[in-house]
Amino acid sequence: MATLKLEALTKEAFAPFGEVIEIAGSDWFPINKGTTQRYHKLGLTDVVGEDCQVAISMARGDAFNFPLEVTMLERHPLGSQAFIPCSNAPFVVVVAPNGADDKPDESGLRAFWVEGNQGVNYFRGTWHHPLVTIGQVGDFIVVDRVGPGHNCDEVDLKQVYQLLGKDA
Ligand SMILES: NC(=O)N[C@@H](O)C(=O)O
Ligand code: NI
Repeated sequence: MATLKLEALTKEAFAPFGEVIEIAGSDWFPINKGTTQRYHKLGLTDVVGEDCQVAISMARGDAFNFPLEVTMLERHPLGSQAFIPCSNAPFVVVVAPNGADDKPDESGLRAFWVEGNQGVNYFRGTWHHPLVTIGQVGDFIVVDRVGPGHNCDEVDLKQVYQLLGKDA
């Protein structure tokens, strides 16, 4: 069984897979007569296909604990997908580039520890693991595509990958 090391989530490290939605380190400008800081366009939605829309939903993720096993990834070919914590729960993100066989390139698997004040916006078609909230039930705002068409490819990985802990 292979082990994946958890990386800290940064805009730069996550850039091939999506955008990081966070206030820390992000540019802002004042609005509302200076009473509000607007952190503008931290991510962009990307949806394709007939009759589709971008929807704002919420998700309540079960509490998971280490060690974790990663056995599959999914992707949404028709739309981006954002998870933004609204109960300060940390979570784990696992992503992979697409391979020549149009499946996850497991040699490029990356795992990230995501703080409860960070969100992610997966680019359309990015291979990622479903939501894994750590240590507590977590509520998230989800921004993704709704509409007709097949928008979730799931693939079992060639082997099981273990996540041992935040600093393991
Ligand atoms: N299906 C859904 O809303 N969530 C998954 O796509 C996921 O990435 O957790
Ligand atoms: Ni998803």
